[in-house]
Amino acid sequence: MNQSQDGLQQQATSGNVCFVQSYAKINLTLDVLGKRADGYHELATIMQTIDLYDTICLTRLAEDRVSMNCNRPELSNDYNLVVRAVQAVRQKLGLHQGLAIELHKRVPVAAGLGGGSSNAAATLLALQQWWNLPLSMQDLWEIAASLGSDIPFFLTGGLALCEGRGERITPLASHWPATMRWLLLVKPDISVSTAMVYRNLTPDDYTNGGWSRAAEVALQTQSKLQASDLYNSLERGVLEQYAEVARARQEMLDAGAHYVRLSGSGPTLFTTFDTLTEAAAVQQKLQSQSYEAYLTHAIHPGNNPITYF
Ligand SMILES: C[C@](O)(CO)[C@H](O)COP(=O)(O)OP(=O)(O)OC[C@H]1O[C@@H](n2ccc(N)nc2=O)[C@H](O)[C@@H]1O
Ligand SMILES: Nc1ncnc2c1ncn2[C@@H]1O[C@H](COP(=O)(O)OP(=O)(O)OP(=O)(O)O)[C@@H](O)[C@H]1O
Repeated sequence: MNQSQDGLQQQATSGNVCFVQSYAKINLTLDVLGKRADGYHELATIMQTIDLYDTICLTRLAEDRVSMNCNRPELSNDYNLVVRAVQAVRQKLGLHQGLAIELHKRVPVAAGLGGGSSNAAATLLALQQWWNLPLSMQDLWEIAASLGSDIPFFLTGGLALCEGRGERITPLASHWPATMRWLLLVKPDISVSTAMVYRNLTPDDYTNGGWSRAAEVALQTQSKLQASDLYNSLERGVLEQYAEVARARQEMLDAGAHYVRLSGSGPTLFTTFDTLTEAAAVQQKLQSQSYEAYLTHAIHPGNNPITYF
């Protein structure tokens, strides 16, 4: 062990560079129960991490500053959730350790896949492990929830029921159905504002949370979840407001998808297949129509994969 200027206990193996993988999610169900007094919406949603990830590289700096470089230039700034997560930790613990951050985005941005939220959570977990920080899971959860509603989910990932504004997490034992083994995602070429999608909800879109409760039971009962159990309260509004999303949904059905659902606030749509052959054939058809289509699967990242040098 050695001691840094901040008094952090660092393991001798921890090195100066840390790589971390940051996985995206889909929402299998998303019940919006109603609008709350604080302006957020009360949710019950079942989320699952998927094998589509960004890579974050953190390098110690001798100076007391935090820099960000991203392959998406519009995200190379201090508003980036990775920078905000690093600054929140530095502030909470009074740390002065500087960091150069590089972020390789592969997960589509503002797409309903929780990319930025995942980046923030992966950074919190990486710093805690790399620098052996005196932060409990409750401390990490509080920082995560203060940065965004979806972030606490990514501290555990896997399959979970998320309630409240999304920050109250109940991990679920993963009984992923074999009939949904392969996930095909299609990202229409538009951006959708999450705040706007919530603003456009009407009381008719609200549910009593029954879809998520039923899906939870089906998942816990040895993989009995079916396509007809999946539901998203935000889908009606997004399909009505964005013709590109409605068109992509129809093209997916025409290409051979058995059903199509929206992930989160969209615009990404997903469907599932039980064989790779069928999934890859539909992906190819959609790619030949110039759609951004990802073939992936559910993943449990466990103790986020972190590599030190
Ligand atoms: C659509 C989902 O991705 C589903 O998992 C999430 O509900 C959105 O989570 P997020 O992007 O982390 O959301 P935040 O960054 O906390 O909030 C963005 C905006 O979405 C709206 N919002 C978000 C979460 C929530 N439960 N109710 C809301 O009304 C609020 O207008 C808020 O200003
Ligand atoms: N590291 C980051 N990656 C992506 N977006 C980021 C990041 N940091 C800040 N942002 C901002 O957050 C916004 C939402 O990005 P994100 O990719 O997380 O959306 P999303 O997939 O719709 O998330 P969610 O499903 O949680 O609503 C972007 O428009 C971007 O300006």
